[in-house]
Amino acid sequence: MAIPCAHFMASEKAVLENGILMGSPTSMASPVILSQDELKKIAAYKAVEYVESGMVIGLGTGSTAKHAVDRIGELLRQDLDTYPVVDLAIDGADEVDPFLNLVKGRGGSLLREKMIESACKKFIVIVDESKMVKYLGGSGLAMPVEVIPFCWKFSAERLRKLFEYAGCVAKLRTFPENGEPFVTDNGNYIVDLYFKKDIGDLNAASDAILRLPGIVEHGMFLDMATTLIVAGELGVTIKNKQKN
Ligand SMILES: O=C(CO)[C@H](O)[C@H](O)COP(=O)(O)O
Repeated sequence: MAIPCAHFMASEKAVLENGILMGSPTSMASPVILSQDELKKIAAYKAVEYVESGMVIGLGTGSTAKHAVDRIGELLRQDLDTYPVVDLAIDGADEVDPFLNLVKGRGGSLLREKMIESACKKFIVIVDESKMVKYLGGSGLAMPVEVIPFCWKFSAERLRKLFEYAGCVAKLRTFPENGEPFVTDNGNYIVDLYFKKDIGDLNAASDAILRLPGIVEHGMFLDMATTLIVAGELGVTIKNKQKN
């Protein structure tokens, strides 16, 4: 997706591509087109400015986090040291609500990412503006739940019933080419939940999901992100929150 952006000058875009972020947006600039991937890169490079020599960082998966990995690789080649203490995690997200709660796991790595990101002192989320939602589930896209393969149909039905009030549809994640189930890096399946309405109290929803036998983890990352970096057509927005 290409996003027309009247607020970056062509020369600023070139500077961005060299890893240095822009100054103030200018409304007098000649319009340039920033793709969704370029916005992801802007958010990722901004996050890497938080990395200091001596930190060990947790890095997530996905196309946004990949830009952070690439940038850190570049910096490492320029002599950034590392030490075995995890201070900072940087990762993308599928949805971000106004309170910095997230949906993650459309790439399928929710459990390991949640383990790392809950253990870090600081967790920076990097997204392009398409990921911002009024409430989790609000994009109409999947909210993933990792389930034990044994009796997965039973687990899927219990999940659907739990959120019947929100018009929930629960689908096993499969590969479109052969219909085989997607298997996570922990050997489990993913049941994707789709909602027609707001599910309401997220902590209550989280507790209810995790109480079901056969459920391993869900993709709601509640009260975990400490910094959100959003790259959009008007520039970069940074929001901070204390970690609980
Ligand atoms: O949670 C994830 C993987 O499990 C990803 O961080 C999330 O899907 C965002 O991916 P992208 O940056 O490619 O849009």
